[in-house]
Amino acid sequence: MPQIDRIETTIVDLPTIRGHILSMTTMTVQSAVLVRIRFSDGSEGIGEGTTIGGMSYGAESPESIKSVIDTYIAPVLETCDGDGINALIDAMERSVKGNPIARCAVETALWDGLARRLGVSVAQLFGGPVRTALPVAWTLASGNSETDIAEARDLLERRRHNIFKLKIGTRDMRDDLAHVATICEAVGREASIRVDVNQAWSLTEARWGLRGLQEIGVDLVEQPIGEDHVDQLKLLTDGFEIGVMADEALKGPKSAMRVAAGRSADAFAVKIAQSGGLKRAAEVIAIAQAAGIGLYAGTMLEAGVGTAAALQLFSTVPVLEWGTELFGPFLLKDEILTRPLEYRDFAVHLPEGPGLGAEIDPERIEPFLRDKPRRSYMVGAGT
Ligand SMILES: O=C(O)C[C@H]1C=CC(=O)O1
Ligand SMILES: [Mn+2]
Repeated sequence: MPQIDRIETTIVDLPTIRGHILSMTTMTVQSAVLVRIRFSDGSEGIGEGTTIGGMSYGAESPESIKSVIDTYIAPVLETCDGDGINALIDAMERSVKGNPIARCAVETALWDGLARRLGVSVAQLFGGPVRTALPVAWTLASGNSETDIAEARDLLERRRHNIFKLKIGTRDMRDDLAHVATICEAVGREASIRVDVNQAWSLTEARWGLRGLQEIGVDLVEQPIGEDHVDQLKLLTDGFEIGVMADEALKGPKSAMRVAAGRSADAFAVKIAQSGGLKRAAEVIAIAQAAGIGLYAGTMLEAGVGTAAALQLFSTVPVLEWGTELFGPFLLKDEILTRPLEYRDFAVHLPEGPGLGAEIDPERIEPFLRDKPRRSYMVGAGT
């Protein structure tokens, strides 16, 4: 019985390739909390806890994720049996309310550790993959229509993405619709165009917005209104032909059940972090499947570790009507994995190897460590 010896966390601040403009913030850096669990038999597991835009997207921040793990999760799990993941999830849920990203980061490292000890992939622990190539969207969010079109054309030509999500909701409705129409006009015949409003509209605005988006020929609109207004989301789902996707409204199985019970959305963006871990995300997926709601693998714009974890789970799902947006590593200037994830032919590929199929490269993360080891300060100071 391998015991959990130590749970270590570190924050890396990774610059993005360009400003990423969402309705609530513009990102220029992505801060990931990397987790490493050391087990008594010498085995290890890694995980990642990442949110978007500090505290502007949700109730957790990189700092809170780290401190919740260090202060409230590690002392509860250390010395426990590392193989008993259901018991460990239960212990985490009893000792830490909320904070799903922190719990997901630790749970990911537990699955990675167990899978490595067994010499199998994490997908195998969830019943095995049914696919190794998953369709993958890219988000056009430079804030400029021409820049977005150039980016889309380049990605289409390189066969990296043929699904594009546009981030809208910051500008005046007319300007947003004109921006979407310009992009649809330019690349809408070769690509699927969707939008994500990130809760920015009122119901009245959303009615106008959805009518306009539908006329333009957009396929799907993600979380047009506030996460609490599930009844209003249903009005939009029932009132328009364009697909309506729930994202922020989904915070694990209980909220998924509420959205599914009223069929308040046509599709679920399932995020492992927002769901509170891979196991709970699998339950959200099962609820969608039972309710006849379409599935999409969402992202918190994680770096390679979190993205690999999501890939392991979503590779086990037979039907992903809306594909995935597991492109996080590409939004970052620098790779942190020893072996980067593979993207080709409009798909992201399930990494091979035990566990998550991902290893953190210590040299690659060194420049981005928020708390530099003393050695680095000394090198920087010329001593
Ligand atoms: O879905 C979100 O709300 C967050 C995220 C996913 C892709 C992206 O560009 O932002
Ligand atoms: Mn979203």
